Amino acid sequence: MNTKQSDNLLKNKMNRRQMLKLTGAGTAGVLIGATGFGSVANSFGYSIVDDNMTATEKVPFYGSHQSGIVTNVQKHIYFASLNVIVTSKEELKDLFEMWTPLAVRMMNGEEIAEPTTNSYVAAQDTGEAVGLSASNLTITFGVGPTLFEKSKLGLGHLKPTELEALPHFPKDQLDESYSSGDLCIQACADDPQVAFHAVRNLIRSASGKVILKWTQAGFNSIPVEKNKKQTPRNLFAFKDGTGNPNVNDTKEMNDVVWVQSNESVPWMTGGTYLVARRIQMHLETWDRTALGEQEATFGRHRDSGAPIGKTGEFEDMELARKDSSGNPIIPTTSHVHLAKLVDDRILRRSFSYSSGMDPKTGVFDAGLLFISFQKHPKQFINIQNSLGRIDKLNEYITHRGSATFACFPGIQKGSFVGESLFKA
Ligand SMILES: C=CC1=C(C)c2cc3[nH]c(cc4nc(cc5[nH]c(cc1n2)c(C)c5CCC(=O)O)C(CCC(=O)O)=C4C)c(C)c3C=C
Ligand SMILES: [Fe+2]
Repeated sequence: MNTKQSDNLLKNKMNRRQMLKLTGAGTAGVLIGATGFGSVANSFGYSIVDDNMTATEKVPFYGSHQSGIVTNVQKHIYFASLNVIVTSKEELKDLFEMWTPLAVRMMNGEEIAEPTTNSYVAAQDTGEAVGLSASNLTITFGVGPTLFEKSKLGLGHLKPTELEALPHFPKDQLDESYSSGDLCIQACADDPQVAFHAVRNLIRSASGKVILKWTQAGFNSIPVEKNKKQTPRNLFAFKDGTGNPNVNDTKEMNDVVWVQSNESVPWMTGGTYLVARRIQMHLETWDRTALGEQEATFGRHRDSGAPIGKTGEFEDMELARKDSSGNPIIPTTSHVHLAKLVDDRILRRSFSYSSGMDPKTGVFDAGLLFISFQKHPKQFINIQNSLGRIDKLNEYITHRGSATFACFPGIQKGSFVGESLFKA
């Protein structure tokens, strides 16, 4: 369902029959609220729930910044982009207030409500995470540019100027079914069912208030050597994340990721901008490519992840190095060379995806759910423009989806997700 359809839906106050017709017709969006479980939300009374730091594999919910950004990357993601169908700022605020204790409970490894003993009513929690640990679940919330265009919400004056749909890039082949959205929920966990359960229960509890725009599941396999997590490999078998800034270095994170006061609208201080790109990777073409050409594409060796001509993954790249004939050792059109040409930096937190096949061509629909965090979307834009038409990697990838979201600052106990926006 696109924005126009969901706006029409609001105007016409769609009835249940129309809902079923829409969802049954295979449209991209799926209407939430046809289940009649609206009571899930009402029974919480928006109670304050604390982090249970004694829970196993638990990431704190409360803090100066939201979780799932500088948190060590987990093995799985379930990413959801939503459109809102609420018609007032108050209703939207209520939604985030209601979501807050649910998110804390799930990040504690708990059900969203005490289990029911009444066999005549539907359980409040959908139940598929019962018995599983918190699995390092993180839930990150953001708002997209289209949210501020909904005049009934009255948020237009609070929109950060930098929160815009990304510009068109030369090789983009974007599909609206994997693009944009009013809100995003990024759930990451070391168990795929825990990540899915989190999004499912947040959506279900928001009955009649939001509709799904697009979703994407993804995965990372993280090798462990001598108790130390190694850089995961993408579906082209290259280590992906080596050149990232150090998430444990507060200064670096303040420089690259976290919006500082006076750098954006006040409600974004301590927040960050999320860029999501659904990038198909043409595995069949890649697998026919010689190893040397693959390495020249990235500017790094495949197995070690080291810069070409070096042996250690984290050795300095030294773009100016030349061979005995005076040619650059790192090809000037290689992905990493071009990414490093600009001064801008971003924090990449991507996941591979494999979503069946393209029925038209019979090839895998697989690739990278590229996610980056930066204090201003221009950091991503400048790097993408540097990659431009000349990145050797272009031959093997196609950008199919694009979205940008402003992720709220962290939540303090007693407060709720997005409070800075709703109280601005
Ligand atoms: C505009 C930003 C970027 C997009 C889009 C992007 C897509 C993309 N990247 C890989 C694989 C690798 N990327 C690597 C490094 C790297 N990539 C970007 C940016 C984008 N990549 C940056 C900023 C960097 C780091 C540059 C540096 O300073 O060192 C690497 C090398 C290892 C690493 O550093 O992670 C790989 C491999 C794919 C497959 C892809 C699209 C599908
Ligand atoms: Fe890259």
